[in-house]
Amino acid sequence: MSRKKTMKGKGSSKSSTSSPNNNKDTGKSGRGIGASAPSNGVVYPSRPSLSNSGEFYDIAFKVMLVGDSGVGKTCLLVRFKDGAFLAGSFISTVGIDFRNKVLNIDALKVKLQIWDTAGQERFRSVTHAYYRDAHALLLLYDVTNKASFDNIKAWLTEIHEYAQQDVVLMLLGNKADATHERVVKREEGEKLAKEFAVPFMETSAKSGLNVELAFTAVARELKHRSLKEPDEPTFQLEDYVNKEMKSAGCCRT
Ligand SMILES: Nc1nc2c(ncn2[C@@H]2O[C@H](COP(=O)(O)OP(=O)(O)OP(=O)(O)O)[C@@H](O)[C@H]2O)c(=O)[nH]1
Ligand SMILES: [Mg+2]
Repeated sequence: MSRKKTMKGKGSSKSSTSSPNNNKDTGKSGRGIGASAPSNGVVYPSRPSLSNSGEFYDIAFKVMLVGDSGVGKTCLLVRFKDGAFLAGSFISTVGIDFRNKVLNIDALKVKLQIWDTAGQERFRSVTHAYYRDAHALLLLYDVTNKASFDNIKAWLTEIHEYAQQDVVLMLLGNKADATHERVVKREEGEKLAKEFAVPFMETSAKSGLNVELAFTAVARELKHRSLKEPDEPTFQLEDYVNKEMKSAGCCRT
């Protein structure tokens, strides 16, 4: 199978007017309002190409992090990408930013291009433009912030309006490490997720709880959907997540 290459590390985008659809895939990551996004769609294996970068991949997908400002989207991405926690003062994301990470899934290299959106209301029109190209959405709330949980229904409405109908969606209750500040019970998150038929887990960008699992589960689902043989059974994302959490004694880093 031919392999594509992807860029390691961060780069910056000069463009402030680019749309998610009209740019070439440089494999770089971007920062700031309207960071230039690689071109549309799943990148399939059998079309060889090389970008100016270091890491090979077989197939690529776009994943978007959404949710209220301060729920921990940027921290979750940094934890997943770099294995570190951004402690200290909170620097709110401006517009949109992305980072790439290649995962090994069943002997296949799956590149996730992960878009970190600004939760602040004033950037909504910027982020709306990116929903359409997303293959998966991780929707976050903060277990220490009731308003962020109450806003999940509004986020789901927005997602239904702007994202693809078959987008892979997962609900994440972040900051699960903050036991003393917690105001949203795990059961409340589970109930809401059940109501909207979306897989759910609690995460912590601080401790690393379930961070790898959330992204890996999404990558598995996307890979399975793209490469599934007609007679192959469908991958059950929710079952996979529940099984993995159980086998790790509920939660894992
Ligand atoms: N205790 C705890 N704090 C966290 C966690 N994740 C993020 N934080 C803190 O929450 C604050 C906001 O985190 P960000 O990741 O910047 O939030 P965001 O969702 O990206 O916010 P916007 O960019 O404004 O949309 C920061 O002060 C983080 O240190 C977590 O898992 N546990
Ligand atoms: Mg942010």
